[in-house]
Amino acid sequence: MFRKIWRALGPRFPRLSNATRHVTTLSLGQLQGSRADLAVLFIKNKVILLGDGGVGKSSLMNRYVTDRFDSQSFHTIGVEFLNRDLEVDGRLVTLQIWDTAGQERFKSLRTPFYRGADCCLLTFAVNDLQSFLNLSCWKKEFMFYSDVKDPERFPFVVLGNKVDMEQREIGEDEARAWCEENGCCPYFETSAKDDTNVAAAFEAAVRVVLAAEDQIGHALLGSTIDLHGNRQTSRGSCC
Ligand SMILES: Nc1nc2c(ncn2[C@@H]2O[C@H](COP(=O)(O)OP(=O)(O)OP(=O)(O)O)[C@@H](O)[C@H]2O)c(=O)[nH]1
Ligand SMILES: [Mg+2]
Repeated sequence: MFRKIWRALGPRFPRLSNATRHVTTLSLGQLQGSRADLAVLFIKNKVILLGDGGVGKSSLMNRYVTDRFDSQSFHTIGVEFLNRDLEVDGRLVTLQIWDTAGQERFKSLRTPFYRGADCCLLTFAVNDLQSFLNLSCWKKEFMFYSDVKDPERFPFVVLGNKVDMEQREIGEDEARAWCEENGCCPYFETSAKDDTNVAAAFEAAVRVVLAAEDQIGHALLGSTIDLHGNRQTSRGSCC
């Protein structure tokens, strides 16, 4: 169904981004009219959680998808993923959340899964200063292995988790300043334990992806762009 419709629209609509778009119940007849009216009813986005071991990545994913919290969770080995359907600003999205192992010894198991991500959730714990200091390293690791075409515009969201805990090692202002200096990415103070800002953080990730896709979409509709632009070849060293 989707392929047939896509072919009917012709090459003017190459895949706009990594996210797979499924136009489901529209008949071909309904798709006539301006291309800009193409109602995308069903978008699949892949987001990936990165951050030091123990900061709460798995707990955040499980809180968001199953609404459960386990105070004795085990370290993730490799990667796991869960899907959740949601509606954001009138658009139906299947959010595929990839949870990765934060421990260094599992690096080779997680890095192959960075490709194809539409957004990266950089996660630290507000009671763990080192996990905050390591954010830059996680961002570099993601860029090194994900092979994104436009690193400057790739969407990141930063999560400062465990805000339910008394003692903090990083202040909110300090965390927000890091986000400002590193691409003005959205910042959320979360707690998987008491469900603070968890849904807001994942929905923000969907919004930044949809906004980036709309930008590409408008560029495609408005003018031709070179889809075969040179890939960023400058590969810095990873941490
Ligand atoms: N107080 C509190 N504890 C949390 C929170 N989120 C996670 N934890 C606890 O922190 C520990 C580690 O949580 P995980 O979700 O396993 O951490 P992770 O980032 O997935 O760790 P790796 O899988 O090793 O990368 C567990 O004991 C959780 O119960 C939170 O928001 N508040
Ligand atoms: Mg985990």
